[in-house]
Amino acid sequence: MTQDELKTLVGQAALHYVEAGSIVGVGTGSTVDKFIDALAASGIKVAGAVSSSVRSTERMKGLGIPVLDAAEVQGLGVYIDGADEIDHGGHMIKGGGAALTREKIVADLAERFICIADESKLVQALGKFPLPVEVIPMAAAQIARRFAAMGGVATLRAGVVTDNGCHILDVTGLQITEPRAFEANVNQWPGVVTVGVFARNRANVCLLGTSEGVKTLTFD
Ligand SMILES: O=C(CO)[C@H](O)[C@H](O)COP(=O)(O)O
Repeated sequence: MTQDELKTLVGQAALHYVEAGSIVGVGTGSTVDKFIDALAASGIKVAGAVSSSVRSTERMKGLGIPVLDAAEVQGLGVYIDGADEIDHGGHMIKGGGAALTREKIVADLAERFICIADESKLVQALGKFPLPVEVIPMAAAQIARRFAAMGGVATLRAGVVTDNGCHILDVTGLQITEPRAFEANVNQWPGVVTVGVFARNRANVCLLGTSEGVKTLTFD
């Protein structure tokens, strides 16, 4: 199976977690696009979706799925999103699509994070995928120096301005073996908007697309 077919498979499998009449949290990316398409085609009528990006909002509206503002909801049952990497504890690197801040906000509203990913995303330790960090532009150079002190190399993602008007640094050379402590540490640096390690908001379930079908990993 191609990577695209695996993404379609897990996008469809995620429908199992969507209840008719509920409000669902929706992430961003090519795998989530497959989920949105599957939801629209499924006939499951949700009360609405809270979206993590302009990209997903436009796709859902185009397919007739009502999109609600995050401020309108008290909480969500599930948040469905992809990942750039996920480890065996459900910790993830996210932000390849530059939507990490809104993704973390919507994930935080949800009782359960359902990660949908193809098997190439499963890793022993986070850090092979360049870690996205959303930063206030004036702090970018200082934050890059802080990563250098940890052995990382931070590169400004050229030409990218996030949905929040900020910049993205992509950091290579890190091995993140203590995701929760790492996330808490980087989050407190002045000028960091969001670090792309999702540890506090880790996945509860991962639907992993493999050549043998969808494997369900649970982390509760
Ligand atoms: O974090 C993300 C966007 O900010 C995506 O979930 C992540 O980049 C995975 O994307 P894809 O499904 O296209 O591989």
